[in-house]
Amino acid sequence: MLAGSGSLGDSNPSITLGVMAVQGAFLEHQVSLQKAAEQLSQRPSLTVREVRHADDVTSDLQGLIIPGGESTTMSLFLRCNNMEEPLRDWIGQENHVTWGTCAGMILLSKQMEHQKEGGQSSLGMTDTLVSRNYFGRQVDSFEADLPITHPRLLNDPSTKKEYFRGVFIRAPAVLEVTDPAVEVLASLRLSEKVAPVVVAFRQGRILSTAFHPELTEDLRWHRYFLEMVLGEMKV
Ligand SMILES: NC(=O)CC[C@H](N)C(=O)O
Repeated sequence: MLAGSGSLGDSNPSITLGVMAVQGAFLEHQVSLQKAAEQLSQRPSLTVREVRHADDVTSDLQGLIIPGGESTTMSLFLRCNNMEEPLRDWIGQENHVTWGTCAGMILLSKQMEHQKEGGQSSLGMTDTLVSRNYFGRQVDSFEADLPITHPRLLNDPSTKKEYFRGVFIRAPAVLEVTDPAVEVLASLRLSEKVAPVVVAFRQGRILSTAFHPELTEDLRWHRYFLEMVLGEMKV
């Protein structure tokens, strides 16, 4: 049986995932994915591959995580290694699920402000305007409790927590959503004086978070991503 296959009602379906391993907490994502898989009723068996080259972006991957880092450097790396088009093709393919965290959110966005001098490219897949370093620079990094209302994210078997502790590291924010297909999953209001900004959303088979769930013990977002993959596999 091919890796990453499954049929309706399969228990222990096998899933093949990629985590872009250019920068950032790609190992932490792998650990969180495996722990999250153990919490799902289908208990999927995961094969997780590190993606560094265009040849690693293969159609048998069912999910791909683009972790944090520096989107300026990552976009240069993708361009120099001819990975942009293979990634755009892969992300656009039916049944493929993508999750961008922080710099990954920026790389997936169609529009961005506060680019580095001289500009930077993006994969241009989500109908959003993202602001780089919206909350400031490294020294301004912070954690914040994010109100969670989405039922699939609330169903934490242990605590039914209605907040998620977001870790924001030189984080972006979504200033504008330019398509009704974008479903806002979390917003953050830093003070009464400023409007809330979107920090997590889903657009079809793409999930984006401005914060780093992989740096916490709370696996709800990794479970949600795996459920998106299982949903596309119809298992
Ligand atoms: N933690 C992160 O991924 C930081 C993102 C970074 N500030 C950028 O612009 O890409």
